[in-house]
Amino acid sequence: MGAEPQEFSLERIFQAAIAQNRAVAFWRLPHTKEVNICVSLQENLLIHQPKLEESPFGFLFSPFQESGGYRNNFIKADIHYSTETGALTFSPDVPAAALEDFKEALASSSTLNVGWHTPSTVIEQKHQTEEGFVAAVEKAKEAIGNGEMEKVVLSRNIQRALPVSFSPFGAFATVQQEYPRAFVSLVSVPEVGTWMGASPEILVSINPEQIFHTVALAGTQPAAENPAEAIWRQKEIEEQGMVERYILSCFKSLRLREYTEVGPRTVIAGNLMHLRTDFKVDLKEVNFPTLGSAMLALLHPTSAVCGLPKEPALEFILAHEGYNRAYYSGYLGPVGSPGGTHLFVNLRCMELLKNDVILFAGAGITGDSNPQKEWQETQHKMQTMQKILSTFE
Ligand SMILES: C=C(O[C@H]1C=CC=C(C(=O)O)[C@@H]1O)C(=O)O
Repeated sequence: MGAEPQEFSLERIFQAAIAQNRAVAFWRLPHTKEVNICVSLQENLLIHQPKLEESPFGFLFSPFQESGGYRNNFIKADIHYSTETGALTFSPDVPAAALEDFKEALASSSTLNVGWHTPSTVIEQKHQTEEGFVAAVEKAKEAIGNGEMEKVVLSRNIQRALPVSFSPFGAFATVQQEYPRAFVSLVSVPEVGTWMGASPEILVSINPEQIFHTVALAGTQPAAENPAEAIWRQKEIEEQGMVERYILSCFKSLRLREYTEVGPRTVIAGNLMHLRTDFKVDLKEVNFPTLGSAMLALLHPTSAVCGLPKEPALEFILAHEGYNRAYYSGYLGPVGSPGGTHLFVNLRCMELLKNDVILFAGAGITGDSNPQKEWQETQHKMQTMQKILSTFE
């Protein structure tokens, strides 16, 4: 990679990418301060089943389901910037002309206030009312009672006007400050749109030391002063146990027996707390270098966003949610980066339209669910991004 030791503001790089009609991703890993940015100068970003181990450095942005025009987008790091090194680096195979154009845009003041990418076709989205959501939860409980499934995650979205003074960097800076434990991201892709979030859920992570990491995350309650003293109801304990069991069944199907399991323990995610169990595997020790891709294919969509068993839960979601989740509860993150591969579930997120914003949230439904409480839970989860929006009001 070629490097340029010049300092750039994050805002400038984002604006140059938008002005040049390029895809751009910003991210910050949990418990770190370094912000990374990558910009792709490729004409085609679409990829099929991601192969993590063979991938060049880039950022993956994948939907809940590859349907209705939503696809896997790979934002190759043709241009990479890290706040740690302060250097802009270029991949050696970058088309020279595209790179020159980008550098020009970076230097030009006419690229200021260019906004962000919005979807090429605005799909008419139905937003669920409280009655509609509660009725879907009742139906889910009925299906669970009939033995059709054990758990299903039902979600909804709301659309509201963006505050007039909204800026994606102001928002990104606030998200970083507010949620130090989360995976924080801002992704903007031509024709696809722009999403921002603070995810609490690792899907598949492989660090430079080849340690694989995934989590079973479920159960929600408002954050307490002392999380160590949190009391969990049977419903949440069982709900999280199902996610755990599913991960263990994936390991079993891959004949993987050597892993560490820690938890469940209470973790904080913004204004909420969850139960989380951590699973780690030393890929060198088990001699399974492709475990990341194998687990990604088995895990997504996890029982923390879909349900158990996966197929009937997915069918129920498609039949009863009444909207397309798009990239909500899909996954996103850096792949093949100097710091490793870190894919997170796209939760506690929002989609930025031109003048509006769409917020998303879901809740795990079991036989013991109280429909009204599940509705409230989705409201609490939407607070993660609402809080950021309210700083512009
Ligand atoms: C589906 C979401 O959260 C999942 C992750 C943690 C806890 C969850 C729950 O308690 O229902 C969900 O499974 C969401 O944030 O929209």
